[in-house]
Amino acid sequence: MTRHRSAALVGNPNAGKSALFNALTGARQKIANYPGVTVERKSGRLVLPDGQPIELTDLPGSYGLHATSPDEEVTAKVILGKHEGEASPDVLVIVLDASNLEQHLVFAQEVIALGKPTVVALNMIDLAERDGLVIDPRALEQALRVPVIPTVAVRRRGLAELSAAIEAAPERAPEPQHAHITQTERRVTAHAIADAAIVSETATHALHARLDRVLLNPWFGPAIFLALMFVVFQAVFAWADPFVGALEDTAAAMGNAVQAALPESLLRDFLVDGVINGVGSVVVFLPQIIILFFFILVMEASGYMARAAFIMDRLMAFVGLSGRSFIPLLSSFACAIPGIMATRSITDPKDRLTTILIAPLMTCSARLPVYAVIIAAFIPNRTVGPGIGLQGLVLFALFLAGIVGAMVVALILRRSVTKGKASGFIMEMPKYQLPRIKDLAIGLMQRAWIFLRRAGTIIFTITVVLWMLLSFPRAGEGQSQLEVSIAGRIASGLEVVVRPIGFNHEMALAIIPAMAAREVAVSALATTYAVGATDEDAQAMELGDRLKSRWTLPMALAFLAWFVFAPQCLSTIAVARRETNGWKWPVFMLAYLFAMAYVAAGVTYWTAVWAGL
Ligand SMILES: Nc1nc2c(ncn2[C@@H]2O[C@H](COP(=O)(O)OP(=O)(O)OP(=O)(O)O)[C@@H](O)[C@H]2O)c(=O)[nH]1
Ligand SMILES: [Mg+2]
Repeated sequence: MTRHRSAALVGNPNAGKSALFNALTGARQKIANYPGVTVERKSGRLVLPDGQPIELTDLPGSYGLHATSPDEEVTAKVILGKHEGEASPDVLVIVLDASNLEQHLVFAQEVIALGKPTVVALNMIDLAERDGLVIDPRALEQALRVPVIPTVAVRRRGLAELSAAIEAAPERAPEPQHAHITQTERRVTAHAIADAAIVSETATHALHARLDRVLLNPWFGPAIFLALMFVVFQAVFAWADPFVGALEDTAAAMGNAVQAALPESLLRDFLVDGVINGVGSVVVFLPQIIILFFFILVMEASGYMARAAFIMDRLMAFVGLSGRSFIPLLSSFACAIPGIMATRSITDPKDRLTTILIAPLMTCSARLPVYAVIIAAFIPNRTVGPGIGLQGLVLFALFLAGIVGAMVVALILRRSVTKGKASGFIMEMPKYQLPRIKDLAIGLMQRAWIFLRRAGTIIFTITVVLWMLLSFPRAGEGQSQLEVSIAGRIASGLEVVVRPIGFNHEMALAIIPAMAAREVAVSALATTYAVGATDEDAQAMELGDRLKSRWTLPMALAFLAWFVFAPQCLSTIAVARRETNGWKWPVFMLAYLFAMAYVAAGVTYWTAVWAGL
């Protein structure tokens, strides 16, 4: 028997490939309860029972070897060994959703017919049991003529057996006639195989079917979705408040301690103004980030997200997109980068391009600190109805403004530069599941870590550079440090451009470094005002109080409007370049977003001034 060196997980989307991959290799790949989560292949190390390590690859879900979307293409290339400089995997591990057997057997047959050493992981056995399905793995094995191992990836059941089967997978010969079998024939066979393997079936879907009838109802569905979103943003403010307050106090106490401990020096200024005031002003928003992701992760794991995509389909079709765009757009609420990558599961190239172009309009989580600091400073913390906080309402409105903006842009693009017909919606509805606490905890820790790592690296670096540009050259007697500094002079140049939309010197200064990472807008303002503060008293002030004393309400609103539309970070532009293979579309994206941001900020400012706010 030849030794195997590599194996790959293949199967339909949402079969649990990544969950199995994580369980087998100890990786932390993203899993979520909707199709199209994995869009890139990812390898890890699996140690077989004989102690031999092999390379295991997690692949994007696919419906067939004749790929129709960029992510499916990756899968087909890897399986067929057409990936540059790479041999095809020695063993193919087909992952089947046991609760959705018939459907998953179609692609499985195509893979088995290749004749490579193959093992089937009959995954989600627990869900099948829950739904009253009893499956006979031996019958399945006989029909498919490859080993079948029942597994429950998320409970680590069947892993040892699966590893042993991978190790022992025998060589096979390709089935000679496989090229002549049509997809329809495979469907007929799949039906027969499933029929033979399913020992008994009792209908216990009643509750879920009833849930779907409500959640997918054309009237209730959208209403429930909107209500849910509304609750999320209320919670982001209401629940986080005490935690953010405590963190702010800690940061202030640290600043005071350093201030008291060190003699007056450039080093002290650097630590207090640059590090604690600057980076600290961003880190305090960690609780809000965690609350936002708590809701997103619960909706993802439960299977609700796919329902939300379904009910948004009509709206998407109206603006010329397919429901497939929904998941990428939704991912963009975390960050536009994974969002843009997720568009690889969109089949139609123009559909995909449009989705890439509007993804930056979804409010990424990096914008949350910017919104939060300004809302906390300028929007009174009071209720406007039973349980409806005004601050949460404004936050909701800002997210909504981004979404509405995106839909308007999509509508225009689909009638001009990316002209084309909307393609229909073909996403499968995943099974409802109760989110597992452990998965949730891991997901939240990952998000918290990403946020803190950003604060410690990119945000820290830019804030330090900005502090230096603000601190040199040193101002002489009677001069203002802000005016004299390099950064101050650059900002004065830009101020000419942004004055018509109500921005002052410090706002002009903040929007440039924010191109590197949105949160930097907050640390930049904090550092700028700290450096600019003349007396010791003012130095201890919190950012919100400083903003309140320097900005008018129309200015604050204009700044918010700017951040709803302004182009996201440079990394987003870079990813857009990679995914569209050129500079044309990223430049277009940059231009239209700047134009929109400028107009939106201006209109907001002058409307607010006119309204006497
Ligand atoms: N109950 C149960 N849930 C599972 C099992 N395996 C995976 N899941 C869940 O099913 C969902 C999909 O799992 P993923 O691992 O993301 O599926 P995938 O095949 O990688 O999907 P794509 O990347 O979209 O192709 C997640 O919510 C998992 O938590 C299982 O054996 N039992
Ligand atoms: Mg996956």
